[in-house]
Amino acid sequence: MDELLTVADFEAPARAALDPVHYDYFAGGARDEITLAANESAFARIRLRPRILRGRGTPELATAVLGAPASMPILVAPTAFHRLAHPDAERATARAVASAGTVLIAAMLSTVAIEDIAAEARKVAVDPVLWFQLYLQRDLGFTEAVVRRAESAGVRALVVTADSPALGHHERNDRHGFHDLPAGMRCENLRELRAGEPGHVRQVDLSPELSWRHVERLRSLTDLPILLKGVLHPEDARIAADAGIDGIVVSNHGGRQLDTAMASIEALPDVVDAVAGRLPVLLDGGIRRGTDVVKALAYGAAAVAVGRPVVWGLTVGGEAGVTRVLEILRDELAHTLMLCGCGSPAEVSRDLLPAGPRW
Ligand SMILES: Cc1cc2nc3c(=O)[nH]c(=O)nc-3n(C[C@H](O)[C@H](O)[C@H](O)COP(=O)(O)O)c2cc1C
Ligand SMILES: CCCCC(=O)C(=O)O
Repeated sequence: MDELLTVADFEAPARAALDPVHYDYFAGGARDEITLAANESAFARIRLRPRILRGRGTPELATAVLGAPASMPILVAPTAFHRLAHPDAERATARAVASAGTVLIAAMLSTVAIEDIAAEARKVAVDPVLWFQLYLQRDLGFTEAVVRRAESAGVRALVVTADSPALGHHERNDRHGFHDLPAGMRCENLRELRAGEPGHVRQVDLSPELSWRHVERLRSLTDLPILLKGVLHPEDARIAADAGIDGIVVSNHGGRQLDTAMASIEALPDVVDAVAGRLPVLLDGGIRRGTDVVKALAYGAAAVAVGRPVVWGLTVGGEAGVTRVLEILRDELAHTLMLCGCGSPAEVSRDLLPAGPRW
């Protein structure tokens, strides 16, 4: 892996290692993949306006997100089905992220149960921070059962994916006829446990009827902080703040839901302005470089999350691969902060972005 110097370098060897059907599942986006491409290209269009001679020394990266300590403002976004990438699956991801001292947002559709993910994280860190991504199920009783499992596993926040009233349409999957996990792999969190006995594994049930009412129901079910993932519109951000939501993830699901939706970095500034500091705003989508992280922080994100880079790291090197990807991003972030004259993420502000038309 030593020859892989950048996060982008991990994609080609991951592609070579994966079944092409599974590579396309991980890499792909919705429809014409316009949003998928825009997530990265929008970052490239933004120019930084660094400060000089501020004598800040080596930057300190540690931060806190929703009260949780993180060694850097780079979290791991929820991505499904890690066993397609590597036999160690989410166990390897959990160890790497916990060792890196940052937050893993574990996907509801993981191929390892949340209890086992938490146990792995605790093998390498004293107090690892795990959040749990939730697709609200039409069956509220089952949704509650999943939430209780996550709570008992020690999860510290729920991240409700709100951009998926239906599955995204990925023509790459259709062309391959890829619609199910291979035999032997299951979404372990969708297993119906009765008295600890392994039972039937449900299908995920995305519902076009989902509304703020369902989020309110969830709010009344649990004391865990709730973040909403998939916010692009500032009005939705305002409603979330009014509804007592604890955090927002500006995201277009990595370009996998509504194609031609705006790039997530394009959506960020208006969302940040709309919530006016009432709750933390995170961002995912297209983060591949330390400079991308700084641009998101400059527009007011409290932290960012990375999706595909972690999957490529896992594919190429299991736990060590994810560790290396996070290390590269950490080093690039520290270097970027230094070159911008910032001693910490907290010193990053919109002042680093030139005034004038944004896009
Ligand atoms: C293969 C894959 C699976 C994903 N699975 C989920 C999921 O189960 N739940 C969810 O909320 N988001 C899911 N996402 C979206 C990510 O959480 C995140 O929004 C996106 O990957 C960020 O973009 P990036 O891949 O450019 O970093 C998935 C993304 C990918 C690439
Ligand atoms: C039913 C698969 C949903 C997982 C997901 O969110 C994604 O692949 O983007």
